[in-house]
Amino acid sequence: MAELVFFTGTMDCGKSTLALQTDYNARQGGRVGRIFTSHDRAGNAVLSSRLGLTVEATEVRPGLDLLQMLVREMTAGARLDYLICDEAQFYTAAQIEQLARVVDDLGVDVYAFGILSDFRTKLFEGSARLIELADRVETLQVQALCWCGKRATHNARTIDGVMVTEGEQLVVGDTHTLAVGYEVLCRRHHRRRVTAKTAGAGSPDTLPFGQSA
Ligand SMILES: Nc1ncnc2c1ncn2[C@@H]1O[C@H](COP(=O)(O)OP(=O)(O)O)[C@@H](O)[C@H]1O
Ligand SMILES: Cc1cn([C@H]2C[C@H](O)[C@@H](COP(=O)(O)O)O2)c(=O)[nH]c1=O
Repeated sequence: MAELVFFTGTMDCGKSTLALQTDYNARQGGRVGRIFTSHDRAGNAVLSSRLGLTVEATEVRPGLDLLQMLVREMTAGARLDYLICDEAQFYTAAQIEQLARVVDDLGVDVYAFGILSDFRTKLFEGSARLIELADRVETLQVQALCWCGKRATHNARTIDGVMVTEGEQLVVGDTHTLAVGYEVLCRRHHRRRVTAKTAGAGSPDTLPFGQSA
């Protein structure tokens, strides 16, 4: 039976790497797949991992009907065993529903990868619908760590290393970058808005004993 699986975790925990590995292993096993992504940091219509690999992908724009497109292709004789869907948090709820139908009606496995929540801890539309519809939700084993050493569970947006809570939901960016960037934090430090930089600078929330906030 085909499955809809959602692999999730914070930014920088290895989701795109796993997406590439999943695709590679399936292809080595003789299966035929398609790769989709949306707003990858490396540009349009590519899936990139911080480990250095980049592959071509189909860009998922808001108006794209995934089910209709794949039905058309399969009716024309194309074989399809699985889909890799990276940055799935950016897909619309309707597109996630189409992916569920790709699984149920076309018998194609769908492996979706994405972060759950935005810099304000709110679920992305695509991720919310995936949690509601997926056969399985898998949290990645590789742990991204907060500056304090605890497991990072939240994504903070930063400007020059300082956490911000205002702005558009969608701002493509990377961790460890200056200007507008992202930093993964444990809940305690996300709630208190203590980033690596402000902890070092002695935020009002930190104790005066190094990094023990
Ligand atoms: N130079 C490196 N050496 C070893 N592993 C690295 C290196 N750079 C990145 N990584 C690994 O890649 C992971 C990020 O991979 P990526 O697939 O881009 O993450 P995600 O898609 O979840 O944002 C990091 O958690 C780390 O394990
Ligand atoms: C938290 C958050 C993230 N984003 C963007 C930033 C990156 O471009 C992607 C996540 O990519 P990754 O491969 O998981 O590192 O999402 C955003 O637009 N808004 C946010 O709130």
